[in-house]
Amino acid sequence: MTTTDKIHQTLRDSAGMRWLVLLLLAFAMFCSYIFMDILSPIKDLMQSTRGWDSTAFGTMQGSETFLNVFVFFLIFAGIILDKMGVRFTAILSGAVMLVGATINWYAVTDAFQGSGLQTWFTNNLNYIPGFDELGISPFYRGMPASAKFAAIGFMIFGCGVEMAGITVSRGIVKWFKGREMALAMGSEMALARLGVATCMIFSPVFAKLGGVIDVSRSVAFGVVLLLIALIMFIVYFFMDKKLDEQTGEAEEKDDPFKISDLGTILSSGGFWLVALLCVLYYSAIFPFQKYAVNMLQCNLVFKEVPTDSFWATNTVTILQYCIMLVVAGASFASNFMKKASMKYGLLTLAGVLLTVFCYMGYMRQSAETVFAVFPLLAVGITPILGNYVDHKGKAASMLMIGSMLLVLCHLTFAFVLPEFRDNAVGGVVIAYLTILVLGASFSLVPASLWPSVPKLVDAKIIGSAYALIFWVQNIGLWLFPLLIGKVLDKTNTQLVADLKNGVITPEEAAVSYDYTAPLVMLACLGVAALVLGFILKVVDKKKGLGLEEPNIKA
Ligand SMILES: C[C@H](NC(=O)[C@@H](N)CCCCN)C(=O)O
Repeated sequence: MTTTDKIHQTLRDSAGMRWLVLLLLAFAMFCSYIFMDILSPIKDLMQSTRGWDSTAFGTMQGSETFLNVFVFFLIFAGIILDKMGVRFTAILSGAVMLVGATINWYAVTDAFQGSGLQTWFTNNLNYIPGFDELGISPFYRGMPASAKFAAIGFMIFGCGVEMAGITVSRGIVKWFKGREMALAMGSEMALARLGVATCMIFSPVFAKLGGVIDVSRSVAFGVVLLLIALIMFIVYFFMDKKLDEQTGEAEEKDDPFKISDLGTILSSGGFWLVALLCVLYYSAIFPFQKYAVNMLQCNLVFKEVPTDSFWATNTVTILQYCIMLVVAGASFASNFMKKASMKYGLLTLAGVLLTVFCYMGYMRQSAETVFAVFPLLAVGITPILGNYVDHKGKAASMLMIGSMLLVLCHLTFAFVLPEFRDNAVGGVVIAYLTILVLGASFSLVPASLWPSVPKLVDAKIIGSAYALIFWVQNIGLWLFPLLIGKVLDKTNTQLVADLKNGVITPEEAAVSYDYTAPLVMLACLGVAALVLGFILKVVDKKKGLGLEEPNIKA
């Protein structure tokens, strides 16, 4: 390398620095995805220790997207990102997530119980004029005070996490454009999925630590991780600043945001098809994720897990997690290997470890370790499918196949799994197979959907386009956790009455719901997504949008 080359080399020209930046951004998203679902695997404990019935749980979970949707925070986040740039918005989003998460944590602590704040929340925020009439309030009369306060924290966290999502995507484009961009995006998404698996496994471990149940310990674990996420964003800030000093450009000045950009995006038919498919598909996945562990608890018979010592309770869980990391590592490695034989060798190793993982989950017999396999498969194959879209295309077809698998899985959970309630082995096997297929669907759709957006809108307005899609998607992510909770309570009237009259204990009630109706509702979303996928394929062929074309043309 000559002296001139050295002078012109920027941080982003060094592969090591580029991937370090990706690691910082992806690890921050990993932490935020852990917090996002931290209460999901302990719905039963929220009911038995904090009195959150399914409606309270669903309303609290749905509140994550409330400000984004109804106060248009996501649109403002897009504007802030376009005006202030990636590094400022990254730190802002990290700080917002941390503030929201801390409020959420305080709401579920013992200190909140019996406090003046609890009394205030019990007597107030029962009714929000305007919102209640429309049936879209994040609170309702009789909602436990802890759930109301937790919902406020989760709303603030939701603003931060979605802002972080669009910021990280734009950051990846800034550092990887013209290089390994699809692989970087796939790897970031894969690490986020690993975050979901992590919280499914570790949230119950923290809540039950030492045999004493304390749900606030799980949330505290998430808060600590969000602090680490903020530190990651701060380190990123300095690297990004250095890059701008080296290149002499400031992307926010090169590409200023204009309100008319929003109009341009909204007038694109292809954009609307993708946005609607996105809201339908993700509404059947993320809200389901919040109830899946409880759905398995209600449909399968699990052996009692000893709770007398930490190691007796958690050795298998920890081993399972280690195997998961090896599977994820093998998948990442296979993407970097140039030789196909090495790639398939690593994938075979990952498959063998995955089988051991499933077997351990079966031996351990707990709903959260069974469901933990769901994000794991997405971790393994999302980058590989992203690579496939880059080189072979077929994104519209993959969207259709992913939606079809989604329908199949929800219908299996609704009608086949309950038939195996008294068959411990058969039930767990059906559950594993269905979860694995659902994981494959959750790889097919994201890996093909997000890289399709740049084909539909101009590169200049891609940040705003992602913000708008996230906004449309957030409407579904707000509505469906809430609807699932309401439908559960409405279709389990006997159980709700028995619980109210003290015929059954909250512990028994928490694992006795019939999930058929909410699962059929989610399957209907999948059918609608499939229809849209078909229309998108037809429109793509007619208008030549290029969705079936590879991103990289030889
Ligand atoms: C990349 C994509 N992310 C999203 O869709 C975000 N809006 C996260 C939504 C999570 C809400 N609980 C993805 O994860 O596939």
